[in-house]
Amino acid sequence: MILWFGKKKKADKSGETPIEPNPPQEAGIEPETPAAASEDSTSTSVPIATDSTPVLDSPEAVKALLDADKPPEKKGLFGGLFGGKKKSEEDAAIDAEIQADVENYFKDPYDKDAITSDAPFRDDDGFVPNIEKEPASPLENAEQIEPTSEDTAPQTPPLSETRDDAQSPVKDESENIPEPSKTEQIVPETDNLKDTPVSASEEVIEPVSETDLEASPESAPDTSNTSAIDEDINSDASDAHDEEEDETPPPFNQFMEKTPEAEVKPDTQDAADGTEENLSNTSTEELENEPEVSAISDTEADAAITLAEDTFEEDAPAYDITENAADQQAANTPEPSLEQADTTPSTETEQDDNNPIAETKKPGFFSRMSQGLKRSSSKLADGITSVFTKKKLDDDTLEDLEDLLISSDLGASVAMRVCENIRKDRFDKEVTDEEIKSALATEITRVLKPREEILDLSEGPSPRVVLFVGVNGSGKTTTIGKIASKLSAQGADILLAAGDTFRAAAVEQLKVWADRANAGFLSRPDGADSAGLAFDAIQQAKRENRDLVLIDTAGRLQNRTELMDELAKVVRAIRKIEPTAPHDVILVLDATVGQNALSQVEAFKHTAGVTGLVMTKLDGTAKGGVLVAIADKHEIPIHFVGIGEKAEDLYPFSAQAFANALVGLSDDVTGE
Ligand SMILES: Nc1nc2c(ncn2[C@@H]2O[C@H](COP(=O)(O)OP(=O)(O)OP(=O)(O)O)[C@@H](O)[C@H]2O)c(=O)[nH]1
Repeated sequence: MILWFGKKKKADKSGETPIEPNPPQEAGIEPETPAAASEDSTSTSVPIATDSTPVLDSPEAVKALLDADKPPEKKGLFGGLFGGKKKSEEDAAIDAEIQADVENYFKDPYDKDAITSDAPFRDDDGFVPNIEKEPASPLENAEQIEPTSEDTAPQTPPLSETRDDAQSPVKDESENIPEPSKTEQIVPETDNLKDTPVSASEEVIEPVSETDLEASPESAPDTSNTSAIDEDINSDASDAHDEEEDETPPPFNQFMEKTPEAEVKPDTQDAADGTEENLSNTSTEELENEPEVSAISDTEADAAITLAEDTFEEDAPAYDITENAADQQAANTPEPSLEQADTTPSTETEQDDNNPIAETKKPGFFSRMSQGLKRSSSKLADGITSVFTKKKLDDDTLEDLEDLLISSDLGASVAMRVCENIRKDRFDKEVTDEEIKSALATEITRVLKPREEILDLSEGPSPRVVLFVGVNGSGKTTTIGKIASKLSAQGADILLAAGDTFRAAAVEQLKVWADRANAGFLSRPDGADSAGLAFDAIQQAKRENRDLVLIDTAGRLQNRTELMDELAKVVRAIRKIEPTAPHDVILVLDATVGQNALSQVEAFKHTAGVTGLVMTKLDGTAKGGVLVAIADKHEIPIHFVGIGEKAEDLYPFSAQAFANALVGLSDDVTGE
């Protein structure tokens, strides 16, 4: 059995087992060995510790380090996206052509005639086919969607906010934030943090304030620079999302509305507060007690893990995400309201014990996956049924099948290969739709299987640093919250870092998830430098002996060079304090954007060294097939899929289950 998070690894804290770092392999973010860091540091006169960790003994030292390895100046959009590699003059003309293509692409991604060169956003086959019939991704519909008054109504407020954020963020939003919440989020003065006990090995590292790691001028969000294209993209993206999302407001808004301070139990408040609010007013004595309050005791954690193991081993079906205690608990109990947020993981596990999975009417993993992927599967399954009911497999039907697969976002190359393989086996034979679905599921599984990789966060160094990146509104904050809920229930000692400093609501949102998961929480005022926050988060996690640091980042469209540069800076800042970190860079993709997800993977891979993918909102779109296209094109593990907004709606990715659900194979075919 694989637990997402095994036994607590406190013993590892003294002697960390170094793991292979996961540095970006692409241009722009060169992997930095400690030695490389040393060279850097030497050239900027920054003192070096004997273990090759730079001694960041002053704000100037930190800033000097960051400045020292800024990437070379970017030239043009393409250069910015892909890390600012210096190009020869001969390439200049090609770059200009590509840049024009990129701009054309964002005006109308399906207008292949407008694209004249091998632009980076095209698929394997050289273009994105113009076959989409239903309202497509936000970017795809940039020119077509006229927002109706209903669209503009705040049906899905977070998404609308998110899109707005991409353009102008900080000051406008700050006006909407209730004053008490804002003050709550303020990070303690670093002077006060000095009072917190630290281990001898950490003493060389002084807390660094926001200004120490302040954004370079070019990386600050420049709202004035927003191009007309971006405005179209952003506003239409919001509209398109509104069309695709469920009409009910997202749960986060619901529970945010019920968030009176009085409802938060004092002890839970304290636990979360340990890393963020009121520290400046807290005595040293209270600070010393804080880790005990916020962390789950070893006994409780071990009990939770044991219960999880016992329960799972009795009943675990092949692809059941409930292989961990958190999932069993989450699947069997309704989404907790904020009033229930202070329920500790150990209590939850006891509830789980009283309500074993075998006694519930909870549908199996496949059923839930099928339900989640219903919109994608019905498009595909209905199409197959209409093409293949008692027909011979001939050239015409194969062509129809290929069109169907392409229009279901599987990508042209996958569609061609699948049809070719089906042709080999069944050409000129009578075939039923079920046979075709089954053959299709097999082919899709073949593409997806190599990307199936459960993220076992119990491995590796402590703290393990996981950075979440993605475009606006893709589901980063929600995914972090879901993962934190599950891992906390298994005994992990987690710090959530609210690095989305552009969207105040994201900070509040993460805080609620942190409270619910009984995890630590660190945030900064609106508009603060997210690189500095990431730096402080790791420092704090080390000091507090945390197992995991999950860092949220602001959403950024992959074509916004300055925001992508800022993300690269976050990664660099993290490496300054922990050269092997971030150990995981998770790109959160919103399935509703369809083919645009491919270019997101491309851009974030180059900028932040993505190590794994999560695809969310598969429940709200017919475009789930795009995950197959991504798996075919990019050798990046797929860790989770999100098929809903609640904590239990995040599933470890299973190639077989996903393929079966996507083609709409009935339960009896899969044996469920
Ligand atoms: N239906 C559905 N909604 C989801 C899923 N994951 C996230 N959401 C919703 O998507 C919306 C945006 O999610 P967030 O987590 O705020 O997205 P984000 O990437 O952090 O947004 P930014 O910080 O603005 O970039 C919220 O309303 C979530 O509840 C999912 O798997 N299914």
